[in-house]
Amino acid sequence: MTRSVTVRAPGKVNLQLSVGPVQEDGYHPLATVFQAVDLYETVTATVRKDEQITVDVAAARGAAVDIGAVPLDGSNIAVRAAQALRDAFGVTDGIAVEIVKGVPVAGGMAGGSADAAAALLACAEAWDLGVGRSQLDEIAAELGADVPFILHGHTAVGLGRGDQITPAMTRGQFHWVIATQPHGLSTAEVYGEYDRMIESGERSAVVPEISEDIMVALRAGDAELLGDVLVNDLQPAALSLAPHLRSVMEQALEAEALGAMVSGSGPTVAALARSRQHALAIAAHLTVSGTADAVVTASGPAPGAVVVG
Ligand SMILES: C[C@@](CO)(OP(=O)(O)O)[C@H](O)COP(=O)(O)OP(=O)(O)OC[C@H]1O[C@@H](n2ccc(N)nc2=O)[C@H](O)[C@@H]1O
Ligand SMILES: Nc1ncnc2c1ncn2[C@@H]1O[C@H](COP(=O)(O)OP(=O)(O)O)[C@@H](O)[C@H]1O
Repeated sequence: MTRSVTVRAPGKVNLQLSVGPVQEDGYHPLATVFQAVDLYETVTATVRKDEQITVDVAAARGAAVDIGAVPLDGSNIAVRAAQALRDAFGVTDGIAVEIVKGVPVAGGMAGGSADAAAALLACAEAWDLGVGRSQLDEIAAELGADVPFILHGHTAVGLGRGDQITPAMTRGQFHWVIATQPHGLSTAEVYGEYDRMIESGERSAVVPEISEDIMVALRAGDAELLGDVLVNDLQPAALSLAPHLRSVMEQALEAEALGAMVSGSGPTVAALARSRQHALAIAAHLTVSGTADAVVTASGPAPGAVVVG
């Protein structure tokens, strides 16, 4: 019988994204707090008896994701994940990877990283490699800075490139409104714009440190406090490249969102609500405002990559 394994992995928002000056390796030191939210990528890995790694992509039902922007060749990060695992464990079989996307593409919510994390776990199970989570973590960090967090999910502090993960204590659920745009932003270009703003003196870089206010708000499950202390150092760079995002945040605040920010490198905007009902009200207001391509609600923390079938 052909072995087939399905894994689900979440998207994320960064509650804090503090960015230091670029290092010699081209990466930026981060102090970030990730929260996984219940928008999911679903990845099925089916063993092939030839040596090929193939990939197929579809949108999840009702999800506003631009699957046309996802590569179907060896540059797909799920294919890179399968290849990395095969290299590390000397696997000879191939694999067919099917991705069903529920996270915006190039939206600053780590959809590709979720595909990589899910593909790692699904392929490891399908090939029956008996791999431990710490081995997966190592390969995950080589694939992308966000991938180790997505494997673990929930809420976590990320240091280094964002790939050194420590779980954070939280209470209850936080309710989010996620507003997407028709076109994505390149993460590398947003970091590049951040560098330009530092060099030109428009902004100054700080030594990134985790915000105690955010930790207190999370431990208390206090959404009002959290809304006041959300911080994203990439936001000015994302706004410089996509100035219309400012009006999305303004509309969310007009609907009494507790806080609104660009998610990671953008252009998705995440707004924090008091409750699920309030999230639906903000979503309705944002939809009517016409400032976003699509608006959905989500809640976090959500679990990391997990086998579902
Ligand atoms: C900004 C963040 C915030 O969580 O995610 P997104 O919002 O894009 O999802 C991350 O730092 C993105 O993580 P990820 O998308 O996995 O990054 P990678 O694939 O490793 O790197 C893509 C590019 O981003 C830049 N990069 C990434 C991480 C980092 N600490 N410093 C960087 O300068 C580098 O230019 C790199 O070439
Ligand atoms: N499986 C994948 N899903 C989405 N994008 C992918 C994938 N593999 C490679 N990519 C490329 O990575 C880019 C960033 O993808 P994504 O992870 O969705 O965004 P972000 O880094 O903003 O969270 C895309 O524009 C696309 O070119």
